[in-house]
Order: sequence, then C-alpha cells, then structure tokens
Amino acid sequence: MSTTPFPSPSTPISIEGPPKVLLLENIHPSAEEMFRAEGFEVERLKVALKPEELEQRLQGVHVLGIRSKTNVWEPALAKAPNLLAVGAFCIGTNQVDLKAANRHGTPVFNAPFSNTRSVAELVISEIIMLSRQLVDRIREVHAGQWRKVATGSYEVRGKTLGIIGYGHIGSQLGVLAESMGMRVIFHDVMTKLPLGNTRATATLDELLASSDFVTLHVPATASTEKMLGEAELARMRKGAFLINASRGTVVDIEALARAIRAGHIGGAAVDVYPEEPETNSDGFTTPLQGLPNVILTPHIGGSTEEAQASIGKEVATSLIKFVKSGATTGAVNFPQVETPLIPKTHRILNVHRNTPGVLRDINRIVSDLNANIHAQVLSTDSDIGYLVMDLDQNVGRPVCEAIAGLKTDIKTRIVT
Ligand SMILES: NC(=O)C1=CN([C@@H]2O[C@H](COP(=O)(O)OP(=O)(O)OC[C@H]3O[C@@H](n4cnc5c(N)ncnc54)[C@H](O)[C@@H]3O)[C@@H](O)[C@H]2O)C=CC1
Ligand SMILES: O=C(O)C(=O)COP(=O)(O)O
Repeated sequence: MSTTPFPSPSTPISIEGPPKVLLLENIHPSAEEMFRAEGFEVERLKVALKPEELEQRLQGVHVLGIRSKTNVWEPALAKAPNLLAVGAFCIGTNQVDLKAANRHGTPVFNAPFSNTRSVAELVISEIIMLSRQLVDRIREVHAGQWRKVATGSYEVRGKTLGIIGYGHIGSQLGVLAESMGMRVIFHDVMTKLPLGNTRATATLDELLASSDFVTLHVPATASTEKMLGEAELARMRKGAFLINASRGTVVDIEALARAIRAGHIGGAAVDVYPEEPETNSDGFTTPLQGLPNVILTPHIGGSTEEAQASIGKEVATSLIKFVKSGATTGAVNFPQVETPLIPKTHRILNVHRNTPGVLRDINRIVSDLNANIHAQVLSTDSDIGYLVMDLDQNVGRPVCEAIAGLKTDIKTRIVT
C-alpha cells in the first residue's frame, strides 16, 4: 500500500442512466436484488479479479462490491474517476488501500458484524474437534480403520480459552465458550469491557502461557503481522491448540507447522492463509497439510447462508444510501456525514483537499451565482474534506461545475 497523490481537479461526475454496479466474488443475490429494486444496473461475477483485470472492468462502474480476495489498490482507483464507492461485503478491509481510496474521494463500506456469529460458531466447533482429535478419528474411520482411544482426548469444560483480539468476534466467542464451562481470558491492545467472568491478561505472553486453546481475532495490520511466530508459539503450553480464523498474515505458518511436527502444539484449526487461491478451481498448498490433528478450512469463517444474506443487504443498503444521498455513515475511511434530503433542492457532494480556504472558495462561487443555501454540512479528516450542500435547483448545476474546477477539488457530483 502507498500514500497516493491527490487526483487532479476534474469535471463533475454525472451519472447518465442507471448507476452501474459491479459485484465480484459471488456476493449474495440479496445485494443484487436490492440494487435492482432501486433501479441500478448490476453485473455480478463469481470470481475475484486480479489488479489488471479490475482496472479494466472498473471503467464506467459507479459502485464496486468485493469480498476478502479482490485487492483494490491505488492504480485501479486512479483509473476509475467515476467510481463513487467500494463495498467490502465482509468485515475485513485490509484488501483495500483505504488511504488511497480516501484521497481519491471514494468511501469504503463494510459489514462490521453480519458474519460475527458465524465465525464464533465455527471456532466453538473447532475447539471441541481439536480437543477430541476428531479430524484424525474421522479420517481413520473413512479409511476403514477402527481406532477407539481415549488417550489425548479431553473435555473442554474447565479448560482455558485465550482470545487474542477481544472485538466483535472475540467477545461473542467468549460468551459462547463460557456457556460450555470454559475459563476465558483475552488480550487486546484496547481496554475492553470483559463480558461474563472473562478477564484481560496483563500481556500477550501471560495469555500464551495460561491457555489450553489460543484463538486469534485481530485485523490484518502492521502490528498483527506474524504476531504469532516461533517465539510466541514456544511460549504456549505444551500440547495447547491454536486457532486462526482472522487473517493469514497473523501467524507464521512455517513456524506453526514446525511446532506441530515437534509435538509442542497439540493441533491447529486454520481458516486463513498468507496466500489464498483466487477461485474454487485453483489448487492450494500449505505446510500444514497432512499434519496430525490439524483442521484446514478454505476461509469459510463467515460463509453461512445467514451471514451472506445479511451482509448482502447491509452493505447494499449503505451503498444505495451513499449513491442517492451522499450518506457516509459507517464508511471505514471517510468523514461521516448523513443529512436528510430536502425536497426541490439540488444536493451537491464535494470531496476536496483539506487545506485552508476551500469552504471560502466554494461559498464565493455560491454567492457569485446568487444561490440560496438550504443546508451545508462539512466534515473533515487529516487529508480530505467532505461537503454536502443543498441548493436551489436552478443554480445547482453551474455551482457544481464551478466547484469541480477548483484546484482543491477531488470529486464533485449532484445527487438530486
Ligand atoms: N475467517 C473469516 O471468514 C473471517 C475473518 N474475519 C477476520 O476477523 C477479524 C476480526 O473481526 P472482528 O472481531 O469483527 O473485528 P473487531 O475490529 O471487532 O475486533 C478486532 C480486535 O482486535 C484488536 N486488536 C487490533 N490489533 C491488535 C493487536 N496487535 N493485538 C491485540 N489485539 C488487537 C482490536 O482492538 C479489536 O478489539 C477481521 O478483521 C477479519 O480480518 C472476520 C470475519 C470472517
Ligand atoms: O469478513 C471477513 O473479513 C472475511 O474474512 C470473510 O471473507 P469472505 O467474505 O468470506 O471473503
């Protein structure tokens, strides 16, 4: 990811005909239905797109929908001046260069908790499966081998679950684990309200040394990259289990494979990998394949009917609202503005460089054109300002064009 220059001032964006939506990665049909009901034109692909393909496919597209696999980097954003918004139909947004999108005036929306429960339930099932060595027993019986053993199989009741990242998923998981009689501890960089009898550990090392199961629920950031490497795995209890359904960057997967082979880690459940295939028909290898008591799943933590249908609706709602009224509430990289539409006005949306004097320049244009301002809301962050302004319809268009010509302009359009 890179810090991107601002785009040059341009003409205002005007949407001729229905807004065009490109949905990738088999986003649930609930999203397509919502867009179509609002008169949008939708193209829905099952696959992720590589950066060069994405650049081409974005031409003329106003709204892009992705899941966790499609990377949206600066070059694609720079070549898509008509792209109004990106929807990540998932929780994680590490696949998008959020800073670049911000500087290109493109808000990014996600679904912060529509698949939380699905991930937590998957992890609960894995805790029991690992504790009972279920993958190995299942594999043996399928192969015609009868190995009825109790050695190395344990109940989860009374065992300690260590949660790294006590956010939406981590805290939901803690509640479920306590209801099975587990002791729950967590480590987070933020101070968090411990639910139930859960408690925060003073350090990550304390959590690693005190847990029978360690599970990761942190985002992919610089601070979480390989946060569980050789040294951290060595600090875990002998025979403890590791679960990673967060991001593949968070665990040193080679070190994990070595720790399992050495018998220090008793098993692992892994849903996410440093490199994941683009499509279901691509092959896949990981150093964890074939190791004992290792559950490997193809990034399906959030893949349930309930979660996908709900994500489809949630993110489509945010995107439709943004296209129709400019509301940015919930955008993960953008100043937040949401204000009701006023009938019989033109709403101008303007994203500009956050430098002194921009509002003065804009208001001078408004005053020169004798426009009456019905409402004006400005919200800024360190790089950009986002202005929502409602004007009389007879002057809306010339005002919009004059604003788009300012050297501080990033993106300007009329929505009504
Ligand atoms: N396997 C799958 O299909 C899915 C994976 N995910 C992944 O799970 C991650 C977590 O999701 P949520 O719980 O909804 O996110 P969240 O934002 O609610 O919680 C993340 C927590 O991690 C903490 N954190 C950040 N950096 C940390 C660090 N260095 N050490 C300790 N704690 C740290 C944060 O303070 C926060 O409390 C997502 O970012 C996504 O990457 C999410 C959904 C599905
Ligand atoms: O929600 C997330 O962050 C996930 O990892 C789920 O990603 P997906 O929608 O399954 O590609």
